[in-house]
Order: sequence, then structure tokens, then C-alpha cells
Amino acid sequence: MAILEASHLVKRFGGVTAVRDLSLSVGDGEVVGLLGPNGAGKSTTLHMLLGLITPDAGSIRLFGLDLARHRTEALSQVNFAASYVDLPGVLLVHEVLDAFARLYAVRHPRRRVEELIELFELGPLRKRQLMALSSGQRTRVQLAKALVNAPRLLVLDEPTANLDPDAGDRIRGLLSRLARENGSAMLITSHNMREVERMCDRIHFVSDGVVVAAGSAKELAGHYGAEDLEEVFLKVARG
Ligand SMILES: Nc1ncnc2c1ncn2[C@@H]1O[C@H](COP(=O)(O)OP(=O)(O)OP(=O)(O)O)[C@@H](O)[C@H]1O
Repeated sequence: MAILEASHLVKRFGGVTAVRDLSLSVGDGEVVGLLGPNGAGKSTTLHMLLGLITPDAGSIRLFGLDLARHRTEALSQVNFAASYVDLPGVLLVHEVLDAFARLYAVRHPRRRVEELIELFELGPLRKRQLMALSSGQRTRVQLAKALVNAPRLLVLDEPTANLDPDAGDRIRGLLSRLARENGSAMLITSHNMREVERMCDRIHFVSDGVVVAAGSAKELAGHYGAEDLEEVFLKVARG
């Protein structure tokens, strides 16, 4: 069953058409990658799916609910992380997580915060202000915050962009495990092809605001006669 269905989305910013005619779906428990060159319209698409900006045309259904009409209910089961979203820098790590747990009306907020602190190895940082963290450490807090409501759909915009290879590898393993064990679906943008190959069941390639190819990494490599996803990317991006 599709928990997210976006049909024929269009978004213009003045004279720029960021998203032209984009349709995609995410199934229950599925991990889907959104790939494409810089400026292809990936973040704009995610922002429409999260209700942060309104599409000029098209429709979005989350868990069978029309986002435009059932915004609060639909978004209560979704969460989002991106390195470009700033969390309040003066707050301590555990205060931020606590604030979001209460915002989402999590049933046992203290317990949930402790679980997340353990999961993301934030124990030694719990009493540090966010502004005193490195960008990689902040990314871990962002991801912990994004899981606070145990979302059925987790939307991640370049989740490991600021992480060193070791931290990135551990976070990828953790996210894949969460998807497997909790059945959480994920929609992920990334420029790391190995990450997408490893994590995603299905991939949508976006170019100039349109999905130009979709399938598993293996299907796409077969279709484009490519060795791997990196080669598929180059072929798609270069037309
Ligand atoms: N608020 C905005 N105002 C004007 N133009 C915008 C705005 N947001 C995005 N754009 C434009 O829309 C297009 C798509 O941008 P978007 O950020 O969605 O691309 P992207 O695929 O996420 O790129 P990247 O891989 O570089 O993050 C770009 O041409 C961008 O300049």
C-alpha cells in the first residue's frame, strides 16, 4: 500500500519552475531515494510533501489523506531531518529532544528521549548547547529529533552529508535497521550513490523538475547498461 502518493506536482518561484510535473510514491515500510543533479527540484519536492510550501498544481496524499485538507492528521505521522534546518542553538541536546517529544505529544516523553540519546550515542553530549556541537554531532541530534514521534514516514534531505565516513556508515546502518525493525518508510535525498544503493529499495531520478527514471538500483543499472548507480547518475544527468 502506498503511504505517500504525489501526483503531477508543480512549483514555481517567480520565473523559475523548480518542479515541473513530478509524481512519486512511497510504499508502507519502503525506503525510497530521490536522486538528481543540483537544482533538479528534490528539496522543493520534499518541502511540498511536508506541507512547508504549497504546490501550484498537483495533489499529495499521505496515508490516504489529502494533505491540503487533512494537514495536521497526515503530518502527525511524518518527520523530517535536514542539515540546513537550524534547531535553537542555546538549548541543550536533551532539552531540544524533550521539547520536540512534548510538541508531538509523545506518550512517555522522558523515556523516548533517553531511548534516542542511547540510539544516537548522544550521552556524552546531552548537556551541551547545540551551538557548541560540530556539524556532524548536530546531524545526529537532527536525526534523533526526527525519530521522536516514531514516524511512519521519515523524510531525510541529505541525512549524512556532514558525517565522517565512520559516523555516516553507522548512521546508515542504524536507519536501515530502524526501517527493517519498525517498518518505518523513508524518503531520502542524497548525492552519495553508495548510500542510496545500500539503503533504498527504489529510486526516483529527478531532472529539471520531472522524474525521468524509477526502479531499484539493479533495475536502473540494467536499463541504462551501467555498472552501478554512479554510472546511471552520470548517464541520466548528462542526458
Ligand atoms: N525559495 C526559492 N526561490 C526561488 N528559487 C528557488 C527557491 N527554492 C528553490 N529554488 C530554485 O528551484 C530549483 C530547484 O531547487 P531545489 O533546492 O529543489 O533543488 P535540489 O534538487 O534540492 O538541489 P541540490 O541537490 O543542489 O540541493 C533551483 O533552480 C533553485 O534555485
